[in-house]
Amino acid sequence: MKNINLDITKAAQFLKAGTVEAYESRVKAAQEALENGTCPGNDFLGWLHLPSSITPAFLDEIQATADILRAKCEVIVVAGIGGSYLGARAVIEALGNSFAWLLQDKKNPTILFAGNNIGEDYLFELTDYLKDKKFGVINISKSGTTTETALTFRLLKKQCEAQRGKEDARDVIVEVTDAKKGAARICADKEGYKSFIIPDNVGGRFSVLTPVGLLPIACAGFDVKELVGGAQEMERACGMNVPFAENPAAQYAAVRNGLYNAGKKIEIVVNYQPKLHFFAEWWKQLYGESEGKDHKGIFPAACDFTTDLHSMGQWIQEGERSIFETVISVEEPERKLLFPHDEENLDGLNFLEGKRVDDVNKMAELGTRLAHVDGGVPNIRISVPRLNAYYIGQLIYFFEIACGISGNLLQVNPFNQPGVEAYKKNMFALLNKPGYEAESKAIRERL
Ligand SMILES: O=P(O)(O)OC[C@H]1O[C@](O)(CO)[C@@H](O)[C@@H]1O
Repeated sequence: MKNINLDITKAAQFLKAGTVEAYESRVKAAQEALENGTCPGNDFLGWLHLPSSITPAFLDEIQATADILRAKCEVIVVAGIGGSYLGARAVIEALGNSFAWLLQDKKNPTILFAGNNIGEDYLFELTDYLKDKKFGVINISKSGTTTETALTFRLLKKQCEAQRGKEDARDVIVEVTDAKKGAARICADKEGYKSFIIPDNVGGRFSVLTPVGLLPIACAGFDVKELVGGAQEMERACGMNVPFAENPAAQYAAVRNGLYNAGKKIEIVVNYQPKLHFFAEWWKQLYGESEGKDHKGIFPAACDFTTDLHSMGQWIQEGERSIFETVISVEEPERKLLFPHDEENLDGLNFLEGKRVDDVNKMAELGTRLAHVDGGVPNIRISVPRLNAYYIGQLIYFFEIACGISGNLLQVNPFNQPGVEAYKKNMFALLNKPGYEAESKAIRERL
């Protein structure tokens, strides 16, 4: 079976000859530091060999819990934010029907996401929509104290119990959280909810292959064994025994650092399939939280093409030359649709009659690639044979291991996120949270 394939030729051509190759020893050192646990953030390396450590029995347990939720719920709300949200949504949207929430699909529950914002309208409208629904909740929070998620869970737990009764609610509320600490753990133990553990040594943005991602994905009806199988294959293909020139993660990490050092400060991940929109959101957190520190790091951006060619296309073609693109290109769509004939041919498109819609999409992609490279935008291309669970699993692990290597090349700790605390501290001070008295006083003097 084919694997995802990385092509860096149209990016490396923007660098001095030999630049990528010159990273070989530094990449090797980064790989060794990850493997030996000697890099910064070495207490968060549990994701490194996670795919190969997942057992069939563990996946059966995930599936069994998902089956209960699927049988008892027409809607499942997945509450979580950041790494406790984006991976599940990325996979579910990539694999699902584009109009899933509009389909009266009796076979699969509708999956909704919440706990990822503090929008009053959003939460009001969600709880209002759920009023006459048989719904369940998967509450996902490693710390168990994240405000957005905790607020949402408070609302949903009360509503679920009110609508179903406490006993029945107990069967459809699941907590995914720390083994020992945090509000979600205490709540799960007290209420007797089914719970899954997020390992201590796996940070949120690297946690999609733990129950954080696997449970919602199984609830949505997708094959978590295939997903993990794809990740396992990439763990092998990106292993440190694979030579530098043949190792896609090593090559990707090297070329993007080469580009960064040559002044390309922004990486735009591009898709030509709208279903990959949230995959790019997941990627943005993975790379943004991992590399954006010590006043360093490539800014991770994303565009959906061809949609955004009609909005951001101008900037990409002719704006400041500080960008490069990483295109995720799906080789074969899951469905077939032909360009229809039209008697009047008012749009002049009869020359496309009988062609697959994807043939047109592929020429848009190729034309864009040539135009952007001509316009000074280095282009990395990752081709994905099909948009299925197996290849999404490959993409996930590929980007994770490349991120670990890349962060080490950048000489930052890729596994912490101290900067995220700043807004929380101010918010709690402004809200007069007990324990923040001094901060509250100080911040009010600045207003
Ligand atoms: O799972 P938790 O603890 O609710 O955290 C959610 C997200 O919040 C962050 O800690 C940042 O605030 C992310 O790193 C994490 O993915």
